[in-house]
Amino acid sequence: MKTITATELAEHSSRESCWLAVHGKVYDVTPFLDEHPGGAGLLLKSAGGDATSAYESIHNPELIAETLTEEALLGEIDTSALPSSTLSKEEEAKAQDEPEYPPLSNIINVDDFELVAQKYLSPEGWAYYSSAAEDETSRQDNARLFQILKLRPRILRDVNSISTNVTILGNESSVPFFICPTGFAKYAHPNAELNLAAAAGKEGVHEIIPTSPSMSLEQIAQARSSPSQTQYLQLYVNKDRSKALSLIRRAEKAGMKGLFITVDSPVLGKRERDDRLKALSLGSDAPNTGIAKIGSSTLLNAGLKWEDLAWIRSITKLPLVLKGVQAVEDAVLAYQHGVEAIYLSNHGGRSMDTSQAPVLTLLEIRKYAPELIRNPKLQIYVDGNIRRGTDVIKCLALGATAVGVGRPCLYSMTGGYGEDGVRHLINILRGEIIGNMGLIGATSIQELVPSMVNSQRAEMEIFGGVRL
Ligand SMILES: Cc1cc2nc3c(=O)[nH]c(=O)nc-3n(C[C@H](O)[C@H](O)[C@H](O)COP(=O)(O)O)c2cc1C
Repeated sequence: MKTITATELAEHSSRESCWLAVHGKVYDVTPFLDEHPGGAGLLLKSAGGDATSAYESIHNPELIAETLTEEALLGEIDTSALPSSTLSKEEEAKAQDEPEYPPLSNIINVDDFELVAQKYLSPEGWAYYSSAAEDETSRQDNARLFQILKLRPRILRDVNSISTNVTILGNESSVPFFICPTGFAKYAHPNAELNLAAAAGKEGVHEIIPTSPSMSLEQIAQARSSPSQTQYLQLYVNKDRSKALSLIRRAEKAGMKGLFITVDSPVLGKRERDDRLKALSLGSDAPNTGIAKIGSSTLLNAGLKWEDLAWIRSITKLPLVLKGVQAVEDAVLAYQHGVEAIYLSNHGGRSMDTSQAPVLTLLEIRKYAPELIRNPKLQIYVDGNIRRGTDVIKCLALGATAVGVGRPCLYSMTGGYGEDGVRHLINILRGEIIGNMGLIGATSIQELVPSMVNSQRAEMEIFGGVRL
C-alpha cells in the first residue's frame, strides 16, 4: 500500500479535497462529504489530519470499510508523524480542567451516577444519552408510573434468606434485571462495551449488545469473564437481507444466546436536544443531524413487517424477542407468531413521544390478555426508567420475568469508573431489590405477586377501547 506523508495529507484539508487518516490509513472522503449522516462539517473539522480519535469516539471499527468504496482508501501513513490530538482548543482546555469525581463509595443510588455523567460527558454525549423524543413526555411518564404504583407489604414472614435468581430465555441470571442495548457507549468510557461485558460476567448479569456497538461483536464476546456468560444481540433487521443474515450468523458464531428484535423504531424519533446541539455547533453544514441520526441512518428498516418474523425464524435457532411492544394487541400477535418473549418498551421515551409507559402496557396485558402473564411459552420484560429496586419489584409482581436498565449503565462508566462503576451500579440495584423483597415479605421472585402492588390509580389510565 502506498505511503502518504503527513505533509501530503495536510494539503487535502478543504471541501474540494478532503483526506483523513483513521487508524493509520488515509481516506479520500471528498465524494462522501455530503452523504455523511453527521454532516460535512464534522469531517471537515479533521480534514488533512488524524481523525482516529474523533472517529473512534462514536463509530465501531468496521463502519468505515462498510461505508466507503475501495477507491477511497489511498494508502498508509506513519501515525507517529501526526499530531497526537485533534481536539479543539476548548476541548483541550476542558480536558486539562477535568473535575474530580466522587469515589464510588460516595455513589449511593442509581441517580447519583447521572450527576457524575452530566459533568463528565461532552455536550454531545450528554445530549445523546439523556435526551428523548420531542417534549420528552414519555421519558418522564415512565418515571411517573412507578410513582403512582404503590406497594402493599406483607408482614411476619421469615425473610432471612432471599434469592433474586431468575431464568431468562433458559439462562440463569443472578438478578431479575439486565443491561439494555445502547449505542455510542464510547462517550461514556473508551473501553465502553468491554467494561459492560466484564462487569456483567463478574456479577452474573445478562446484557444485550446493540446492533451497532462501538467495538466489534467479536471483541465484546471475547470480553466475557467465562464462556457460559450470557450475552444477547439486539437486532435492527437490516433492509438488505444478506446483511441481516450475515449479522445473525456472526451473533451465532460469537455465542449470543438470543436475538432482541427492536420494533419500536421503524423510523427515528425526533430527538430535539441532540439535533439542536449539532445544528448550533455545525451551523448550516448540519441542519437536523444529531448523533442519533448519524447512528441510525443505516440501521432502521421502515419496511419491516410481521411476516418477516417467519424469515428470521427460518434462518436461526436462536430464541426471538420483540423489543418495543407497546399495546396489548401486539403482545397477543407476538404470542401468536411464536416469539419466546416480548419486551415492553418505548425505547426509554426516545422513539414516539407520548407513547404510554411500558408498565402501563403491562397492566393492559393483565386486563385484556391475562393468559399471557407468567405463561410458560412467553416471557415478558419491561424497561423504561428502572432506577430503584422497588421499580423492579413492581414489574415482577405484575408479571414480568425481568427488567432492563438503559441509561444508568452508560452513566456508571463515566467519571473514569469503567468496569468498577458498572459493578457498583449492579450491586446498588441488587442491594435495593434484596432489601425491598425483605420489606415486602418475599424470599424469591416467585413470591412477588400482583396483590403486593396497589395499581388502582394506574389502572384508571388503561385504554378502554381494546378489541381483541
Ligand atoms: C443512549 C441510548 C442508546 C440506545 N440505543 C439503543 C439501540 O441501539 N437499540 C435499542 O434497541 N435500544 C436502544 N436504546 C434503548 C434502550 O435499549 C432501552 O430501551 C432504554 O434505554 C430503557 O430506558 P432507560 O434508559 O430509562 O432505562 C438506547 C437508549 C439510550 C439511552
